Amino acid sequence: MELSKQTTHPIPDTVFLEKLENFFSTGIKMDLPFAIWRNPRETIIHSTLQLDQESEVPDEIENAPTGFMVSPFEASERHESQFIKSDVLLDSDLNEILLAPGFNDKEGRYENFLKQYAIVNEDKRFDYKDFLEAPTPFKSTKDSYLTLVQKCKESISEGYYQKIVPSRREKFRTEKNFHPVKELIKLCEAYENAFVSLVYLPSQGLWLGATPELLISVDEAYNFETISLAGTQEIRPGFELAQVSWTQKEIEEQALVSRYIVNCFKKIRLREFDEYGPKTVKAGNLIHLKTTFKVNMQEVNFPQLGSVMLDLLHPTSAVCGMPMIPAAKFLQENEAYDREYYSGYLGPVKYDGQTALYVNLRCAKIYKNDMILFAGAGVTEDSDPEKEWVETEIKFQTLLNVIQAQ
Ligand SMILES: C=C(O[C@@H]1C=C(C(=O)O)C=C[C@H]1O)C(=O)O
Repeated sequence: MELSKQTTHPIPDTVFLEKLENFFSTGIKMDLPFAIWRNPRETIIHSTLQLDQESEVPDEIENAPTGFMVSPFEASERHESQFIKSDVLLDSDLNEILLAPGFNDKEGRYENFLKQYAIVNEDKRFDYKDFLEAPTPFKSTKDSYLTLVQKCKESISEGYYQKIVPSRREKFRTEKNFHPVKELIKLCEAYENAFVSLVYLPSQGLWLGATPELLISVDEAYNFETISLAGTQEIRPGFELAQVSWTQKEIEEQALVSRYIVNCFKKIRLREFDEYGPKTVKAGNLIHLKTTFKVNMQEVNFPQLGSVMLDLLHPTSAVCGMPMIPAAKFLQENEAYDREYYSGYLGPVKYDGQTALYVNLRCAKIYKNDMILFAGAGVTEDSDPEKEWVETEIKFQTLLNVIQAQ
């Protein structure tokens, strides 16, 4: 008997894709929080939806129910951390919509969801765009970014900071046949090492992304993991991973992020961690330097390590700067726009005993006929503003190379 050929990331079947699109449309129509995601190096597409709009953010991820966490770069009244409780589930493995075990549907919310799901399914004219807004106009020029990078450099050379990560955003028109779920599937196919997600939060909009950066993960066997990721080069034709070389500036920039993580371990007097790297890793159209840190939480008798490190790490010097508090203040005063959920973190909590939160990079906020992309670059004393600008451009390409946009 001939065995069917195994692919590393098979395309989900059309029946599932129809269900997923319908799940998405129902969530948008009912204005309920939901998330659709694919873990790095896995094939299953997961989705989860909460049947009401109340977000109860757990104090500690260890005590959280199953759900999906979304946090902004900086918590404020306008953008808070949100927890999407897993009331309704759909994944490409089981291929059917399920109500979470133990959910009591006495108010008929699930029944109503299924009713709306059936209506949307029949409605050939349903268009998610009818439920999204147009973005508020804004100006972002190359010159203003170059000036910002220059200001970062000056403040660094005055000795206040070692590193700052200024970012910017840019608006792109989405093409007529752009559909968030189809774009998500394309990103899954293109980037098997990325955490790919599509998240909708009522009043905070729709976010699509393919991030290479893990913030923290904790698995069933009490293994904790975090990474330091920095230094960026574009992959060019004929590129070979083994031949890559890094400049002193990039090596130091990434070492700063690693030092930041080690300092967080020191603060909690944790000495037993394993460190692997730095090594060069591929992230879509880019390569970065990455060091992995691992801790066995049972061996060090630290069951809350996940939530403790989450509090200490975010925002890391990969997306904010060093020292963290002054760098965050610098960005607040000089970046001149609201990052919202870009460079915050997001990911599944307690799914099959596993929590994995990723830094929300290489992401876009999706509007009616546009999307806004976000990207930043690590600036040190030796940065060249023009090169940092180019770096943000090529970071936009991670999504643009795959997504239909003009
Ligand atoms: C800030 C971003 O990326 C971060 C900054 C990097 C850098 O400065 O080289 C590399 C990877 C990420 O940690 C982004 O993608 O927007």
